[in-house]
Amino acid sequence: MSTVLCCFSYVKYHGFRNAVCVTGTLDDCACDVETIDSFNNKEIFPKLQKLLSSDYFRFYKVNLNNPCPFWTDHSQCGLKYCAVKPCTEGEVPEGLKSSSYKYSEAASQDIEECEKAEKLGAVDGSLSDETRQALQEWKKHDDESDRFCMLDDEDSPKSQYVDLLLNPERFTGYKGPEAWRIWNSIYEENCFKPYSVKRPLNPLASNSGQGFYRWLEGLCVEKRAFFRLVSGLHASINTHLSARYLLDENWFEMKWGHNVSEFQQRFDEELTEGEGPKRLRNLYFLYLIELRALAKILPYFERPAFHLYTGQRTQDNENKKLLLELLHVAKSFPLHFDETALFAGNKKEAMKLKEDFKMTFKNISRIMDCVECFKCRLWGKLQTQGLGTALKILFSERQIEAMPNMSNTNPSFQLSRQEIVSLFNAFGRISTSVRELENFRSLLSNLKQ
Ligand SMILES: Cc1cc2nc3c(=O)[nH]c(=O)nc-3n(C[C@H](O)[C@H](O)[C@H](O)COP(=O)(O)OP(=O)(O)OC[C@H]3O[C@@H](n4cnc5c(N)ncnc54)[C@H](O)[C@@H]3O)c2cc1C
Repeated sequence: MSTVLCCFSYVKYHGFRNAVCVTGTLDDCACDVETIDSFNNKEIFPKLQKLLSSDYFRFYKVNLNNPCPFWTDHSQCGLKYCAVKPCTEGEVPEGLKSSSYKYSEAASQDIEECEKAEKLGAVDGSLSDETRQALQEWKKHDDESDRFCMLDDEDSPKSQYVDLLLNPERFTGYKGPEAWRIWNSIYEENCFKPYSVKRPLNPLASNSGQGFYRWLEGLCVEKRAFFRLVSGLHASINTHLSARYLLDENWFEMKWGHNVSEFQQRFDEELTEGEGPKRLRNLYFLYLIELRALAKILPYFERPAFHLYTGQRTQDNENKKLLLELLHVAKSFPLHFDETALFAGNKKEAMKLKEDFKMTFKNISRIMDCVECFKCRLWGKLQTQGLGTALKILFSERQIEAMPNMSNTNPSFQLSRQEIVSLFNAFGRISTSVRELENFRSLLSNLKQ
């Protein structure tokens, strides 16, 4: 188990009735929640927000019209807050529309390139022989198909550009059995849960949610990690909807802001019978995984041939500078998650696990097509793709590390614009959640006084 994964088991949460306070006294390792909070809120968050407001990152191409592949009794969310306004032709910068990557070699990031992953090579010398061998086996498999590539939306004629700044993730009113069915289906079918353990569809029906998570205790570290990522995403979405809640509405304006009691209902230790703090721990876990991926991907973006192409050269150069600054900050974080601890066991088992992991992840991204609320679907798809891209990066360490030494301009590791946009925006969501936890902490402490 990695240090960080382990250390979060020892985070002390002080969940008192009027507060959901995440403080980080970490008993047996060097990291603590305060370090992450301070690092994120001061160093990462402001830079990331600036970057995400640029044209390159604000336009996301997505197909919101895919039919749900899992069930047919499918209604559409009638709430007006669920609607997504796609961009008109004139609103999308010229450079993004056609040959999107004109002065970028990220141009070669089509499906073909994506599926042709890279040939094997040496692995990080710090790994054990066993791990090194296992990694080599996975790389061979990766050559055949990189399952984290999810480019279908990018190529679909039904896809449309959406301006993410105009469609912020916030409270939509999407809830009840339809929302539960999505979450349930993700946890029930896709988190390596034994079939003998049942998750209640209606979480209010009984307190049978208690004990549901016990099956996790019997799982290996990888499968627990997978569950934690999903749960972290769930926690992040629910933090956002509590932070940008519709507080009031009249004929001329809508007032959005923090809804403290909504937040407490979801995360207070007592109100959630101990589950809330675990969910917040999972959010931090997700943060660390995505942060680690950003630190690793630096060589890819540092190549002179890479541009954040929108057709506005000066702006594009400035954005690249900002992006590199951000990645250097991400790299400087002293307590990174050690992803080599994942899949480091028996070679055969490790290969199988990684495949299961990827398959399960892909399945979750398809479940997003069943989300009836379009705005929730938009952000659900983006964040799933962003997390998938982060995992793709973590599993491609060798190819990325080899990049600065490669003289050719067509590296075997590729990211599509779509993957890049989703990676940074997904991390932007988690980073904002961590920032919002501080806001809620201070609102709650004001309430106490
Ligand atoms: C993909 C997706 C995107 C969404 N996006 C939005 C959005 O943008 N805006 C919006 O207003 N609503 C959104 N929703 C709905 C929102 O997530 C909740 O489902 C809804 O607010 C109802 O909340 P709830 O309290 O009934 O519990 P839910 O959040 O629906 O959770 C169901 C049950 O799962 C368990 N649970 C809750 N959190 C966690 C966790 N972190 N880890 C593990 N288990 C957990 C609890 O037992 C809970 O009762 C989205 C839903 C989905 C599926």
